[in-house]
Amino acid sequence: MSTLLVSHLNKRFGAFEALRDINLTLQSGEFVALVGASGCGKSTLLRIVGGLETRSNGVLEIDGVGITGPGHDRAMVFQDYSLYPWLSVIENVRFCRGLKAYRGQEANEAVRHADLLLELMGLTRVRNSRPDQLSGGMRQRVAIARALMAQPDFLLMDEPFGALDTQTREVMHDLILHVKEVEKSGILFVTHDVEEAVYLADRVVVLAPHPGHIDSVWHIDLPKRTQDLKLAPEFLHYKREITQRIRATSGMVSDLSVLAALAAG
Ligand SMILES: Nc1ncnc2c1ncn2[C@@H]1O[C@H](COP(=O)(O)OP(=O)(O)OP(=O)(O)O)[C@@H](O)[C@H]1O
Repeated sequence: MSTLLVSHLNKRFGAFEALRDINLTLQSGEFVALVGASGCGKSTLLRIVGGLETRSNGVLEIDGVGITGPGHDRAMVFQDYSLYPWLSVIENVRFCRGLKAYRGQEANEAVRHADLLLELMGLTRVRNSRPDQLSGGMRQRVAIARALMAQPDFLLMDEPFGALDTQTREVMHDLILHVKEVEKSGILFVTHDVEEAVYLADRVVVLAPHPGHIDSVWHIDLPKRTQDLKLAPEFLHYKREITQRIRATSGMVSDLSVLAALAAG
């Protein structure tokens, strides 16, 4: 069991204050979704946790050890699948760990792990295909399998299903919940889609902008996820309340409320 700790974290880009006093913990096997208005700092926070961006100050550590850059304990998955187009599916997955550096038993285990991940992600049938021969959903499954190859404690996902159609997204949602059960990674997941956040997460963190800070944290107490759950009153309650928080913190009013205000004089 690993614990990721973010404590009193701040981020400035020159004079611009992007994140202020962020406090967050994430444990193995937990799913936390980050939502919030555009520009509130979701991706910046994820990139800092991933070690791709520096923090200005504050604590960022895993099991008491400070994070100073990328590491095998964290893996990132982005919206654009970032696969190697000239490699097959299985080669893309194996490439993650620089398989050539492995010797003997260790290499055998890595090969076996790659095969298991293909099976877990439903990719066995296309193991020798190249990325351009696959659908978007399949490519994203390859990207996730590759991220899992490093056996990370934490999976950091930035709008990973943003480019997929609704039906494929639903399949990916159930798949990622299954992956969470099997691999026991902690997942930090950035999304614009509140329904997606409520469906997947144990906790939803709403970030607000100017500067980016945590507005509210929602513990999602829902039974086992099935697509039908999205119609249940308690699911819709979370969705409505969180959406309202995002609207309230974004500083934007919808066209309808502007029209209503104009009509009222
Ligand atoms: N490298 C950078 N240099 C300067 N400003 C940056 C940099 N990266 C991000 N920002 C600014 O920090 C703020 C947060 O950006 P970020 O991309 O993290 O927001 P976000 O919540 O992920 O947005 P979106 O939902 O639109 O993707 C924005 O105002 C952005 O312009």
